[in-house]
Amino acid sequence: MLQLNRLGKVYGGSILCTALKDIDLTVDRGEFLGIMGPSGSGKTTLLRLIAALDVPTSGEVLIDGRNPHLLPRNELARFRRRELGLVLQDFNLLDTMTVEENIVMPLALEGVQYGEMAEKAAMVADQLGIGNILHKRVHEISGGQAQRAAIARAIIHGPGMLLCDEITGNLDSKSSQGVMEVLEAVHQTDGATILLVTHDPMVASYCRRVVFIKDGQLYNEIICGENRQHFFQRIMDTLSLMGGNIHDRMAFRLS
Ligand SMILES: Nc1ncnc2c1ncn2[C@@H]1O[C@H](COP(=O)(O)OP(=O)(O)OP(=O)(O)O)[C@@H](O)[C@H]1O
Repeated sequence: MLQLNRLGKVYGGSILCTALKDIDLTVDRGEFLGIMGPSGSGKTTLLRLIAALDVPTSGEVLIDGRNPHLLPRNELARFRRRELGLVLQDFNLLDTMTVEENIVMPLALEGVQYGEMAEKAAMVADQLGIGNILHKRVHEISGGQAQRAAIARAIIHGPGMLLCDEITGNLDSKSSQGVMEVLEAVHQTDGATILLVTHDPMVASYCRRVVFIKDGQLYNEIICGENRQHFFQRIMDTLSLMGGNIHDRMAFRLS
């Protein structure tokens, strides 16, 4: 279980910026949670604090009762490697390595044998439709392919929690849907907890619950009922009530 208690982040610098304020949120193990909000509302900051890539200025993050920010450096690295799958906006793939070498990285760090790594890489790449580019170097592939490679790397080791920041931002509608179907399968088969930041209501409609952040604070949350079409409509309604510049990068589609 993930628990955020009065979590806050103020960025320093010449002008202080309050990115998050008093966030209280509980996410059950195995939940599929969407996080939405206007640009600059604090969504990426929230994911970075949960992944302990940045430190909060107030409050705490508890993952299964443990605060990752209090772990010694080596334990934190191990915790990230084993328990977390991260897909951040910049993908963070190593350019001079092949797609396959990038994808198997979490397994290589755990000392998994080459044969097993190659087998798992082929399986996960097939799921994401990038089986044919495994031997290309990252600088030779498209943005959408890089996005899928980053997702493959994040899920290959079966993490307990998957944190995704705008993972469909570079994909067309059909590919976005394909990626969401893969995430749904990971959610159902591995029981992973998934937190997914998105501007796209179609993408968010795959989640079981969506929380909305505005100006660094929780604004609202809605839970999916039986019907995804209806959920999509409620997401749209909440976004239009929130206002802001949420419509900038949003695609009005659901199939
Ligand atoms: N390293 C930083 N230093 C100073 N301010 C920052 C830093 N990172 C983010 N901010 C500010 O914190 C606020 C929240 O940023 P954040 O990136 O979390 O928003 P977001 O909701 O993810 O935005 P977007 O949807 O555009 O990605 C913004 O006002 C941003 O300018």
